[in-house]
Amino acid sequence: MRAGEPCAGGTRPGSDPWSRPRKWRAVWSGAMIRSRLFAARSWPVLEGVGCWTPLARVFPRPGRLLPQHASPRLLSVSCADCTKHQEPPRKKLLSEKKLKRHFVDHRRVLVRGGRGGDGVSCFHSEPRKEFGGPDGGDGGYGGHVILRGRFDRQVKSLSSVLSQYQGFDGGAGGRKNCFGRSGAVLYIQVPVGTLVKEGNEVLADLSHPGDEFIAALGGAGGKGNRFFLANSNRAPTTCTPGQPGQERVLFLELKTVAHAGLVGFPNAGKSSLLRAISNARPTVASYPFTTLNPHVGVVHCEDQQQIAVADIPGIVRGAHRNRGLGLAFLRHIERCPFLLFVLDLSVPEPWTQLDDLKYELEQYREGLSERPHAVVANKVDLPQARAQLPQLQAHLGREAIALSAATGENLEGLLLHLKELHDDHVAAELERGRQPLRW
Ligand SMILES: Nc1nc2c(ncn2[C@@H]2O[C@H](COP(=O)(O)OP(=O)(O)OP(=O)(O)O)[C@@H](O)[C@H]2O)c(=O)[nH]1
Ligand SMILES: [Mg+2]
Repeated sequence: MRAGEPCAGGTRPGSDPWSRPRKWRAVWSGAMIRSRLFAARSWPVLEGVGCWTPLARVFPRPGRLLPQHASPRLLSVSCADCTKHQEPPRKKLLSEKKLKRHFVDHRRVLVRGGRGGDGVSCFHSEPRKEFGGPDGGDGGYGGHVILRGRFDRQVKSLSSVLSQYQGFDGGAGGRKNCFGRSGAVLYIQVPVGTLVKEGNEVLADLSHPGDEFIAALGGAGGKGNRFFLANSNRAPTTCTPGQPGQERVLFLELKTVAHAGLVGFPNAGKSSLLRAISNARPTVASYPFTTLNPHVGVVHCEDQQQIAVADIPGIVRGAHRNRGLGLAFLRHIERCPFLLFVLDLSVPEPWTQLDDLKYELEQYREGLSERPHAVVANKVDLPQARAQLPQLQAHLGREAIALSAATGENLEGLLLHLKELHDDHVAAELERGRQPLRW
């Protein structure tokens, strides 16, 4: 039986706890009380929503009694067994469709560190000790707010990042010189590749999983009156309040991290190509600008290497003047160490596409078009496209990888080139003493 499933029939035959010896009853009822908490409270939630709800929410707080109307007959032994072996509830994975529906690649966030706890003013009190002296403790530190880069299929965009975060406050100091509890750190999960800016200044680049940046510091705790004890003042009553946490407005900008970026005009077949070589499922359609968000697919090589390929929305002539989708998506290419220019061979003079694409990349950032790259001539299955291939090769003066994403013709040629580019990238990074991007 799976955890959380109702146990058919309540109790098992022969396992009625009330028929057991007296010495077992106490232990038995303890286990069952737990099972009752689980069974009686969580089932309606599970049935209604159809997915797991964290048990912490449905359990009453420790120390709280069960409702009086709870009948012991409802307690089932088999439920006690299954609660023992239950797995922790897992979050339901979002589908690719849902993930891309709310793709957000920039966010403005107001972050505030937690406030420090207040210091306390009080005096030691004990029988027969008249002048115990000040014993008010200091307040605890406010909690920091920290951005943490997370590499996860489910954290692909900044859509889950809220517009404001407030850190946890520190606790106030106590009697007997007790210091207040420090506020817990509040972590904000952001996808790997997030750039943190304040104004125009780049503060951090969370480009590796686990990278952290302190977005807002928690405030210092206030001082209790014990702190102000001095020879000149043996009974200070002064105490100070906790400091407010740091407050900042940050701009988060996501740059998709992948090894290779597919760059091409709308309808060139970039998404079809990504579908053909990886498990990614970007939408393919015969109208321009089908793809509106970057998609990353992973190509598995024979030697256990994985090459991430990003499908970037189509670029048009004049994109740097904000035509088409503008240059907003070119930032996603910046993180790709090598590029695949995808040309549509079926349109007249396909060689002009490469010059236009390189020009647009240069306009966005100097040197971007000089990155290691390969040229892919797509739709070679169409007769008019195949006829243009020799002309394209002559114009480019270099080998273009002629293939068809639709029929799968010569995909192996592309994969070989991809592997070569990847190996060169790994060698170059290691030479520079840097760790190559791992997927
Ligand atoms: N005949 C043929 N058609 C193809 C090939 N590859 C893609 N197509 C068609 O070209 C059209 C556009 O394909 P997409 O993969 O959506 O093109 P895209 O470059 O991702 O387009 P945008 O997302 O708008 O930038 C679709 O109708 C595909 O069926 C191919 O190799 N041969
Ligand atoms: Mg597309």
